[in-house]
Amino acid sequence: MANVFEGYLNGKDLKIGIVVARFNEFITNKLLGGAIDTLRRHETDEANIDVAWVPGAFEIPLVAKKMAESKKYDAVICLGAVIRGSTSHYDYVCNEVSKGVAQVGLQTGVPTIFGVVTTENIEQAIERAGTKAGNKGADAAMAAMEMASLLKKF
Ligand SMILES: Nc1c(NC[C@H](O)[C@H](O)[C@H](O)CO)[nH]c(=O)[nH]c1=O
Ligand SMILES: CC(=O)[C@@H](O)COP(=O)(O)O
Repeated sequence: MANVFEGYLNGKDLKIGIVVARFNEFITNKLLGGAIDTLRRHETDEANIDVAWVPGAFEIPLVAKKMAESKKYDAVICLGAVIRGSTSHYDYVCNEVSKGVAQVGLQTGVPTIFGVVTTENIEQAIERAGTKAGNKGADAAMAAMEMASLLKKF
C-alpha cells in the first residue's frame, strides 16, 4: 500500500494572506468575496485573513512575496482580472503575473495561489467571478487550504 499524502479543505487555525488587484475592481471584488466566503465557510477565522490591495495584476507578485517572506501566512492567495484590450499589453501583464506568482511559491515555500482571471473579454471575466463558470476566487481559496495543510505534512 503506497503512502499517500493529501491536504484537507479546512481553514481552522490557518492564517491566510490575500493580494487583490484594484484594476477591473468590478470583477476583483467578486473574486475577493468568493475567496473570503469560502475560507469562512471552511472554518477560517476572518481575523486570520489579511487583504492587501495593489494597483493592478502586474504588482501582485511583489506584495505576494512580501507576505510569503514574512512567514506570517500558511498560504497567499493572488486575485486579479486581466482582460484583453486592443494592444499586446495583455500578454505582458499575464506573463509576468503568472510567472511572478509561481516564483513566489517556489522561492519561499509558501503556497502562493494563482487566482487571476485572464480573459478575452469582460463577459468571460463576469462568468468566472460568481456566475455561470463559478468563482475563481473561491477556487483559489480551496486550493490555498488544501496546499497549506498538505505542506504541513512534509
Ligand atoms: N490592463 C490591466 C492591467 N494593467 C495594469 C497593470 O497591471 C499595472 O498595474 C500597470 O502596468 C502599472 O504597473 N492590470 C490588471 O490587473 N488588469 C488589466 O486588465
Ligand atoms: C490587459 C491590459 O493591459 C489591457 O486592458 C490594456 O488595454 P489596451 O491593450 O487597449 O491598452
